This record gives sequence, C-alpha cells and structure tokens, in this order.
Amino acid sequence: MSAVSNPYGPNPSDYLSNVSKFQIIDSTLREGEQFANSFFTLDMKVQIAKALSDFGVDYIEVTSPVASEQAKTEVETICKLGLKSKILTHIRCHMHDASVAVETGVDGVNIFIGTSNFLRQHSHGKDMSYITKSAIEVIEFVKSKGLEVRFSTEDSFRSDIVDLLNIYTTVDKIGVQRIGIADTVGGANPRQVYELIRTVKSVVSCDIETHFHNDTGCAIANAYTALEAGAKFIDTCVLGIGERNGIVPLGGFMARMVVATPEYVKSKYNLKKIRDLENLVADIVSVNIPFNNPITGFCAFTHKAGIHAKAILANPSTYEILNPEDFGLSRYIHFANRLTGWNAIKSRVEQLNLTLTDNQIKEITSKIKQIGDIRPLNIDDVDSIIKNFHATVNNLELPEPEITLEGEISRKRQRTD
Ligand SMILES: CC(=O)SCCNC(=O)CCNC(=O)[C@H](O)C(C)(C)COP(=O)(O)OP(=O)(O)OC[C@H]1O[C@@H](n2cnc3c(N)ncnc32)[C@H](O)[C@@H]1OP(=O)(O)O
Ligand SMILES: O=C(O)CCC(=O)C(=O)O
Ligand SMILES: [Zn+2]
Repeated sequence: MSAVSNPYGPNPSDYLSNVSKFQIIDSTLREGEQFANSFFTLDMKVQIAKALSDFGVDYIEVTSPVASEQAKTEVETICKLGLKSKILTHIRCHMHDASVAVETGVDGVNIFIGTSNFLRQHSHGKDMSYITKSAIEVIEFVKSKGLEVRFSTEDSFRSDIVDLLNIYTTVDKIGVQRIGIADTVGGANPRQVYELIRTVKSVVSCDIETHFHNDTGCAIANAYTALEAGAKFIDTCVLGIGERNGIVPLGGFMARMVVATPEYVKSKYNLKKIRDLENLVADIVSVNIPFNNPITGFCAFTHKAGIHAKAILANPSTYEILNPEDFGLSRYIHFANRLTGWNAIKSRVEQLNLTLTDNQIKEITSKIKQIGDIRPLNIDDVDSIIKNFHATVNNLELPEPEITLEGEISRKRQRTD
C-alpha cells in the first residue's frame, strides 16, 4: 500500500505529526516491574533487555537504582550488555537519586515528579516553586555528567495548564532532550491528548515523550494521537504490563503503527520477534496472552464466517488490515462450523487433494451445516464428511468412520451397497 493511498496513514496536513518518525521507550523493566505479578530476577531482566534490543526498541527504561541494592546491580548489569537500545533509568526529582543514577552507566535519566494537586498534596507535598527549583538542580547535575535527560510531570492531565507550561518552558531552556507528559491515572481521551500536546509543542523546542496508562482503554489511541499532535517518544511495555492494568502494549502499538506507516515500522522494528518477546514476558510474569491481543491473540488471524472466508481466499486484504506474514504468523480459515460456506469447503477439498464438482461441494456444505446446527465440529469431523462423500461418489472404500447427525461416529468403515 503506498503512503498516498493509505487511508490509515498520517494526515498530510498534520505538519507537526511524528507518526512516521516516532521512537519507542520500552518500560517493561521499569513500569512493567510495577505490575502486580512481576518478580524479575537479574537473569530474567537480562533476557528481556536483550529481546527488546533485538526487537529494535530505541530505549529501554529500567527501575531506579535507589529502589534496592539488587535494582542498582540490575541497572549496572544491563548497561554493560552493550545493547543496541539506549538505557535510561527512572528517578525521582531528587539529588540523591540522580547522584546514584549517573554512576550506573546509563545513557540517560528519566526524571519525574507529580504536578497535579493530588500528587503535590498527597505524594511529595511540594509546591510548584520547589518543584521548579529542584528540577533545575537535578537536570543541571545530570547534564553536567554528559547524560541525556528527560523531565516529566506525573499526572499531567490533572495538572494546571499554566503550571505545566511554566515548568516545561523552564526545563526546555536549560536543555533537556525531552519533556514527558504522563496520563498517570489513564483518564485522558484522544481529544484531550491532542489539545494538550499541541499546546505544549507550541512552547517548547525539545522533543515530547508520552506515557499513557490504560485504565479506561484509551492507551494505544492516546499514543497514536500524541504522535499526530507532535509527540515523538511513546512509552510502552510488552503486553502492556504495569501498575494496575498497565500502559501502552508494545505489540498493540506496533499493530496500530504498521497500519499507519508500514515502511517505517517494517524497516525499523523486527516485527517477527513480537510473538517470542510476548511469550517470554508472559511466562516470566505468569499471565496468558489475551485471546483478543492484537497480532498474537490466538484467533487474531482466523476467519470464520463463510462470506469472510470466500473473500479472504480471493484476496486476504478484504478482511485483514494486518498481514500475518509480517509477524511470521499464518492465517487460518475456520471452516468446521455452521457459518461456513461452500467456497471455504471447496478450499478444504482442494487441500485434501480431492476432486469434486461445485454441486457436490455444496451438498457437503449442507451436511456440515446440519451437523453444525446440533453440535460443535472440528476439522477431523469435516474432513471425514468430505472424504466419505468423496469415497461414496467414487465408489471407493470408506476411508473414515461415518459421522451422523447425532454426532456419533458410525463404526461402518465399509460401503454396504
Ligand atoms: C507513577 C509512577 O509509576 S512513578 C514511579 C514509581 N516508582 C517507584 O516507586 C520505584 C520504586 N520505589 C521505591 O523503591 C521507593 O518508593 C523509593 C526507594 C523510591 C522511596 O522509598 P521511601 O523513601 O521508603 O519512600 P516511600 O516510597 O514510602 O515514599 C515516596 C517518597 O518519595 C517522595 N517522592 C515521591 N515522588 C517524588 C518525586 N517525583 N520527586 C521527589 N520525591 C518524590 C515522597 O515525598 C516520599 O518521600 P517522604 O517519605 O520523605 O515524604
Ligand atoms: O515518568 C513518567 O513520565 C511516567 C511515570 C509513570 O509511570 C506515570 O506517571 O504513570
Ligand atoms: Zn506509569
């Protein structure tokens, strides 16, 4: 699909859009460690970090080294792996945290502090003038060590817009690489995201990173809209793990982005590694891949209804926006059910290397529907209906036990006439 004809591509009039030049900051090893089921050993962290780097994420964010002695060892170890992805650590806006972070070997530091009334009153208890003063001190310190620095306002969407613009313009002037906008409670909708990012974009010259929680199911949509509005960096986690129900899932976000900007995504990210990456993390945190997960959900590329199956057989783009081959996966046609149609059954007949007329295939399809009205069918059921029909019309020995309407398999293996 060319960029011009892609109805899902970036809007050419969005002149600030970064849809076709976004970067990923994967936080499975930071936000993901805050997921209720996560317990990462050093070895697990190393495996995940390597897999993320092989996949091609631009940055890997890791837990603060002040969280514990082991957390510090983990940051240091990951920094020494020599990965392609750059390593960031996530710290409070706090000189002690910064002084520990800069000694770990990281490429950069992601500083955060809450700016909403809720967090100012009940989390850290500091006012905006204290926040501004400590932000300047911590940023200057990290910069003096030659590291990348990002400054983020936790709970941005419940923060006062004037406070946000003041703090962002201040840190922009002292030279942060990125400012961060965080929907910490997952309450924002795409329109609010667009408006806030457009407003912020008009007052800063640094890049914008975003962090969207998924409490109300808008995380991927918000991330996409953020890029349209001019943000460039999206925080993700494998399978979307994180505090509560987590943040933007890496796989789902890739599905969104490969539709919008296929050339960029396919050339930059190793999409065929998504399934292994998700399985690795799912095993480590003891969860299943959701059945409706984009790309890797068990039925993400399975087509069932007869009308769909016919069209898919003619051209997969009819009912697929994602191509399973891009992810090293296969498509399936589910023909063993009463919603099937003769075109799907014809395709199965051909797969079985049998020859039947269209009318004969239509007769078989009716039989399948009759049985499918009574009970669930499986592939073996349909295959034996087809093979038995084929044997009967060709006067051959019956190859399969015969299936009856009642769902019993007849013991007759020989034709009786
Ligand atoms: C929305 C997010 O996900 S933010 C990232 C969350 N990540 C983490 O919490 C990392 C893991 N955390 C930890 O290991 C611990 O919380 C530590 C080591 C950071 C701090 O532990 P403790 O000193 O025992 O404090 P505790 O966790 O109870 O409370 C948080 C402290 O950080 C302060 N704080 C919270 N946010 C910030 C901030 N952004 N900048 C500066 N200080 C902050 C609070 O005021 C509080 O300090 P206080 O008890 O002196 O008032
Ligand atoms: O550092 C950030 O921007 C985000 C911190 C965080 O996890 C959140 O606000 O939910
Ligand atoms: Zn978060």
